[in-house]
Amino acid sequence: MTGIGILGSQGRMGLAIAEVLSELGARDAGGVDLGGDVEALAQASDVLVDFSAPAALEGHLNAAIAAGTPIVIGTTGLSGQHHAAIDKAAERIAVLQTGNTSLGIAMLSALVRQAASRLGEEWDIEIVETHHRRKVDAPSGTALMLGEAAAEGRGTTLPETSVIGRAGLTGDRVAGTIGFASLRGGTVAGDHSVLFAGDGERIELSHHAEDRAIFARGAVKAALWLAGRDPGRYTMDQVLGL
Ligand SMILES: NC(=O)C1=CN([C@@H]2O[C@H](COP(=O)(O)OP(=O)(O)OC[C@H]3O[C@@H](n4cnc5c(N)ncnc54)[C@H](OP(=O)(O)O)[C@@H]3O)[C@@H](O)[C@H]2O)C=CC1
Ligand SMILES: O=C(O)C1=N[C@H](C(=O)O)C[C@H](O)C1
Repeated sequence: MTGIGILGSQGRMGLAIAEVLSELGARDAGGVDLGGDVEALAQASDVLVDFSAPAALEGHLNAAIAAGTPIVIGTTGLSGQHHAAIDKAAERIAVLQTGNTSLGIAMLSALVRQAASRLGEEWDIEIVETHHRRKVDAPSGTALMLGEAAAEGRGTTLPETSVIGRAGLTGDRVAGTIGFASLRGGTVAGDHSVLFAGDGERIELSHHAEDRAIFARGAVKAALWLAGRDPGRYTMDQVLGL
């Protein structure tokens, strides 16, 4: 039976993943948080799942590489340097990084890519996300993923087009940009909406996470799929067969 080790095990996601593992009767290889023995967990696990914090990523990747253990990274708020480190790790071990492990968001990304490619730049794209009061990064990893899908659909990139938040005398909206707005409050598990605003009409594509169990189930699915794979950087689309 595949042993899954949880990095960030006492956090909201870590606890949700442990619950899914016990429901499935799957082997829980244990977990660690700040100050825990990551190397020992990596050695004891067939696959690691990391839902912790960007500051922990480098240590987690190093432990996974040293043990030759594949790793699913769900942590968000990652920088370009973090992504470069993930690419480098993927030369040695199997790595799957995603801002959202749910099936619904994988499907929404595909729909957003298609809509952006077919509608053209006269349709303005704005992405709105709402999360619980304890979320520490913005925009959410999912919002950025949806922005990347939209940018790809338009044949451009997110760094070239993103506008994160607006305030003051902003002037007219610049054509071709992709805007982001983040709302925080209460216990919202995660809402994402992509607005395509044209002349006289609007399309909204949305996803509402009712419970973080959907992320936990997706993370376990991804981990079971990733265990035993060759080195490389994999995606949720591959796990879900989309
Ligand atoms: N990809 C996806 O589908 C999803 C991704 N996420 C992302 O997962 C991450 C965790 O979310 P959530 O569980 O809600 O957050 P929590 O704050 O509830 O949990 C984070 C956990 O990581 C630990 N941690 C924090 N800093 C470090 C560190 N430097 N080294 C080791 N461990 C550390 C914390 O331990 P301690 O309490 O001891 O500090 C805690 O156990 C976030 O980035 C979030 O955006 C969340 C949901 C879905
Ligand atoms: O922190 C959260 O809670 C979530 N984080 C992820 C993100 O940043 O997109 C995924 C989900 O929306 C919940």
